[in-house]
Amino acid sequence: MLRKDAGEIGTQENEGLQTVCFTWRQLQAATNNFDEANKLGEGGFGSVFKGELSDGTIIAVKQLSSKSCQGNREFVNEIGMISGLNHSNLVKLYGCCVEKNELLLVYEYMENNSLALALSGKSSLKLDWATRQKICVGIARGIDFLHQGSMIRMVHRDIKTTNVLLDADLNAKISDFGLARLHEAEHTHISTRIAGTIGYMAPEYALYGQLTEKADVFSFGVVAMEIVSGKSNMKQTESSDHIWLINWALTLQQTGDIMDIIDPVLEGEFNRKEAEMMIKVALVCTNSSPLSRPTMSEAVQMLEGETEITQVLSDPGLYGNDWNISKLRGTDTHGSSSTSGLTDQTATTMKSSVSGANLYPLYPESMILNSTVDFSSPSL
Ligand SMILES: Nc1ncnc2c1ncn2[C@@H]1O[C@H](COP(=O)(O)OP(=O)(O)OP(=O)(O)O)[C@@H](O)[C@H]1O
Repeated sequence: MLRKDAGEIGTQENEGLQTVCFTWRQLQAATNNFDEANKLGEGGFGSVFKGELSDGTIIAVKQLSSKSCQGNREFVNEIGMISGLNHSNLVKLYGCCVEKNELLLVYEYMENNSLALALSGKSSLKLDWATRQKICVGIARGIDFLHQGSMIRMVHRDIKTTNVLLDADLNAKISDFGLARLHEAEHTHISTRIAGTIGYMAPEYALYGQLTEKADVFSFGVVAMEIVSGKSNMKQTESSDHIWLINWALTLQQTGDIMDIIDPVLEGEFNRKEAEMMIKVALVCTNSSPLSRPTMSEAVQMLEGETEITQVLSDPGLYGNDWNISKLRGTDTHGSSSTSGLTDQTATTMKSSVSGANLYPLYPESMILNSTVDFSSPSL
């Protein structure tokens, strides 16, 4: 697997880190000159192409717009750190190419595209319960590894179903880690740039730029709820009848049967204990207070049934039901035209320099309402 062919792949040493550097020609050959037919898709950072190296290794090449990185030296340095991370639930970053004014990342190829696609029903994949449980635990383990499993602590900042890829055996692997700024040494700090996606972002991060591991825990909770319900948290429409899954789950918990949230596609074929736990974990992880959210290793233990959850404080009105995308495109706090940089294509994704202040109008006053969900109630 990915032989280091001295003729083709170089390495660059920076501050003790070794980065595998591919040549432009090599990636050009691997992707058949970045042929449209090999294009896997387009994300907020740029296009992604499938390719094959001369040793037969299948790769995914991500073209980054040069604006997404600060400088080549820093870029290569960061790639060195990120490609040193090895975990079965992280997409392996093989290396990069910095040539011809282009920045390219070379990843292991994931055969089954993204979890978002699998859950959307638009792919031929059918995710049975056992697979969903494996995927959910895998994502939790991958995030836990980023938070505390290696020499560098990292907050992903953009955990969502499109950033979870599935390999040939439907193992979940997290992608795009490290593309946002690496987590600094302090436990809590204020980030001046927000990199996240509406619908998944923890309120304290979206509002105040306060970035800790608990921001990823929140996003993971949303993803877990999407896995169990088979529904996207963020329907990309401008309609105001958008369903905020967590609100729906809390409403069901209080007024109906929380198990109604389970994906009907499963036709009742699921492990009840695991499904209940996944819902509870989703709710406890999306608590509006970061302190009340578990750590990712606690979430792993909960999902595996090793830890009980009794009660969670949460917010049914977290994002308010009057929330819709058109507000994103509207005016900022100063009443001028939006500076969020959102385009029609990426209306739900904020990648770059969006200041927390611009996001404030998104969160109505109802988000400060708290209510207690008691998991000992008979409906769960
Ligand atoms: N390693 C990979 N193997 C196979 N397909 C991939 C790989 N990385 C990305 N893709 C596919 O390429 C497309 C674009 O991915 P990319 O990560 O750039 O954007 P995204 O995650 O869809 O959106 P965003 O940039 O907003 O996070 C997606 O369809 C994704 O599934």
